[in-house]
Amino acid sequence: MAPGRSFRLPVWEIISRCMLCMAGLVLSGYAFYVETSKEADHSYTAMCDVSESVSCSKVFTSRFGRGFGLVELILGADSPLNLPNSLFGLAFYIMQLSLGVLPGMSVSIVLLATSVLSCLGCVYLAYILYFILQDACIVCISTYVINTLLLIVNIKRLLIQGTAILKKRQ
Ligand SMILES: C/C(=C\C[C@@]12O[C@]1(C)C(=O)c1ccccc1C2=O)CCC[C@H](C)CCC[C@H](C)CCCC(C)C
Repeated sequence: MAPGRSFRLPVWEIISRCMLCMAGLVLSGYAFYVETSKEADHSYTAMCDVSESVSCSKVFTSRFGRGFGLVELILGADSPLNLPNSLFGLAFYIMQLSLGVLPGMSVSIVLLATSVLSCLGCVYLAYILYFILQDACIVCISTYVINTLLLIVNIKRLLIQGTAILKKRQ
């Protein structure tokens, strides 16, 4: 048997990954829509703009809304990499979804590594949201929950694969 093909993916893993990534894609897509609408028309009010302190468009159009506020510092505001955070989110969920259906140990490692990275990104964004912008962005908080659940799925996947390899060796 080819090494990558020796383990079938559990159904619960495929289903939960699909649901989490779909939800992530919808939220990131919506965040991108709100940001571009708000930038084109400042009087635009999004569905997630509930009040002064519960506003998502305020967060998306803040200086932390593009390139995590970091690209600007390193490469400058006009860098082509200074994209809305939501586009990094879209790329991340597309990658988790398309790689996630492939079996294999190296795939599991890449999935877990990028998932850990995304959770570090979420801790950073949550810090900015709570302490600097002092805003309750519902869309943002939902993506933190999704990324945490996705991390659990990716940890479980690697653990299952590891024990399967050990059993085979016996
Ligand atoms: C929509 C989203 C998060 C919401 C939000 O980012 C938004 C929209 C934002 O503008 C913002 C502003 C200020 C404070 C908080 C926020 C956010 O909360 C998704 C992130 C997901 C995650 C943090 C992506 C991390 C990607 C990794 C770096 C891995 C990259 C790998 C791929 C590119 C292949």
